[in-house]
Amino acid sequence: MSLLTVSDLSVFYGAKAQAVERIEFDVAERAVVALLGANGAGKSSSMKAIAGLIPCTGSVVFDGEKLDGLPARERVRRGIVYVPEGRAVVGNLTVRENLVLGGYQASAAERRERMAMVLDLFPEIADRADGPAWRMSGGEQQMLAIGRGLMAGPRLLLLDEPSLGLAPLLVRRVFERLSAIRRESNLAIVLVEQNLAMTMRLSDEIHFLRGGRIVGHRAVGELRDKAARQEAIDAYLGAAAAE
Ligand SMILES: Nc1ncnc2c1ncn2[C@@H]1O[C@H](COP(=O)(O)OP(=O)(O)OP(=O)(O)O)[C@@H](O)[C@H]1O
Repeated sequence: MSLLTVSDLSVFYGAKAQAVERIEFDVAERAVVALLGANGAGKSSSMKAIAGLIPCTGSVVFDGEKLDGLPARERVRRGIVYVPEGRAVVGNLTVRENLVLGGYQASAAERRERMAMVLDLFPEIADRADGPAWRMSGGEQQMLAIGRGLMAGPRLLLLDEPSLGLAPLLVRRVFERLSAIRRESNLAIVLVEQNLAMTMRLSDEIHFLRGGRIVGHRAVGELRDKAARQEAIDAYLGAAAAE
């Protein structure tokens, strides 16, 4: 059984502005599924709709139950956690306080256990746990944002462009940590990205988005060959695709 099934999902901003048009995809337990597309393709809108942060039409089924109309905090309680793009850490709180915020629905014991797990996973932020979040580099803030998501004890992490605005070396470090999370937990992930090379390192399958629609789909194994990768880029992403 799929952990997440998205069917016929559309998002409108106002009567005429349709950001997402009838997209459909499944995420199996422990799978990493990527939504890849250029700016404005509808990636973030899709994620926010699944997280219950913006209205949508269509259906989202999680763990066998329809989520229609369920508020975002109830979806978090069930295990769907959204890590927004742009990191969005609270700069004047400490790293530890930011993490505590992520676990606000957890018991004290769960919070302690998850805090230890997150600090173990991200030594870069553990060293500075009692310092203010604004002092962290972009990559460290991204790790903190992911760590804060993990504090909620997700079964499905919705990761919105973790590479955004980061230098290539930091992108690699963030993705290494995400691969470790993948290995060490039973999390499923929906990853939004523009960067094909990094996406391939983490994902099992990729849906290509353009103009609010899914225009193509590939298992990552089908893209190992350079010619096949180029063909997908030409067909679905265009010259802007970062390799
Ligand atoms: N709050 C909003 N109000 C009106 N239109 C919006 C709003 N948010 C997004 N849009 C529009 O919806 C479309 C999809 O935007 P969305 O942010 O989902 O794309 P994206 O693929 O995540 O882009 P990016 O990679 O730049 O974040 C765009 O045309 C965008 O201008």
